[in-house]
Amino acid sequence: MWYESLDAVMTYIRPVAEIGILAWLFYRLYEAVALTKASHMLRLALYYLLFFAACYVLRLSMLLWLLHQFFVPYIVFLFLLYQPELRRSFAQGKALYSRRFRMNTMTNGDQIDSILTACEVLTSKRRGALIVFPRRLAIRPIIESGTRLNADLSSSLILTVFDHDTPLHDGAMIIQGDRIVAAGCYLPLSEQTDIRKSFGTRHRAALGLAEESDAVVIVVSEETGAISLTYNANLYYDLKSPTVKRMLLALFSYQDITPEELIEEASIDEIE
Ligand SMILES: Nc1ncnc2c1ncn2[C@@H]1O[C@H](COP(=O)(O)OP(=O)(O)OP(=O)(O)O)[C@@H](O)[C@H]1O
Repeated sequence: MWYESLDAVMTYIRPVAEIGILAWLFYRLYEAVALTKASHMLRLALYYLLFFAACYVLRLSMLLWLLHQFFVPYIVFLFLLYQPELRRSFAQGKALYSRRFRMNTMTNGDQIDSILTACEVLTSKRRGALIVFPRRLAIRPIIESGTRLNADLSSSLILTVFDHDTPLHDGAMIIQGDRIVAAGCYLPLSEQTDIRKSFGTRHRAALGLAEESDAVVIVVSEETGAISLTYNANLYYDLKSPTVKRMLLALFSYQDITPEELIEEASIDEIE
C-alpha cells in the first residue's frame, strides 16, 4: 500500500526534521542571547549541567543528590538574576522580524547629525547631557518621570534644554524618531561595581537604563566633554562623532556593533 511506503519514508524523514527543528530553535536562542549578558546565564546553566554529568560519571551520590535538590531553585535564581538581560534578548529576537517597521520610526542619519551637532556645542561649552533613544522595549515609566514635550527634533531645542539655567537640564531627554518626546527624565542608576570610579551619576544613569532596557543612550560629560554611548549594559567612553553616528545607525537597525568592530570594518573597507 502507498501509505505503508510513505510511512517507511517518514521513518527516515522524522528524525532529520526533528534534528533540523531543534537545531533551528537552538540557533535562534543563541542568536537572541549571544549579544547580551544573558549568554552568561546560559554559561552558568551549562556549568551546572557539566558538573552534574561529572558527578554522575564518578558516581558521587551525595553531590548528585544535592545538585538534584538545588536544580529548580538554581534555575529560578538565574532567571531572577538575569531578568533584564533576558528581556533585552527577547526584544532583540522579536525585533529581527519587524525591522522594516522599526526603520521608519527610528531617528535617521540627518536627524542624528543635528543631535551630534548639538552634542559638540554642549561639549565645547562644558555642558552635560543625557539623550535616550528607546528601541523595541517601551520605557513609559521613564518618560512619565519627566516632562512631556512632544516637539520637533532640532539642535537648538536640545541646546536650550541642556542649558544650565533651564528647569529641564537635569535628567535625560527622550528622542523617538523625529520627536523630542520628553526631558528631565529620571533614569535608573547602574549598580555595576566594576565601572570607573570617576564616573558619577550621569554615566551610571546611562548605564542603568542600558542594563534594564534595549535603549541606546548618548552621554555628554560636563567634566571632560567626552561623548559616550551606552547600550546592552555596556558603556563606550569618549567616542568621535562619526563613530557615534555609524554606531547609532547600526543600533537602530538592530545590528549591535562595538566601536572596535566599527574600526575593524573601516579598515577592511579601506583595504577593499
Ligand atoms: N538618575 C538620573 N537620571 C537622569 N539624570 C541623572 C541621574 N542622575 C544624575 N543625572 C544627571 O547627571 C548630573 C550629575 O552628574 P555627575 O556629575 O554626578 O555625573 P558624571 O557621570 O560625573 O558626569 P559629568 O562627567 O557630566 O560630571 C545631574 O545633574 C543630572 O542632570
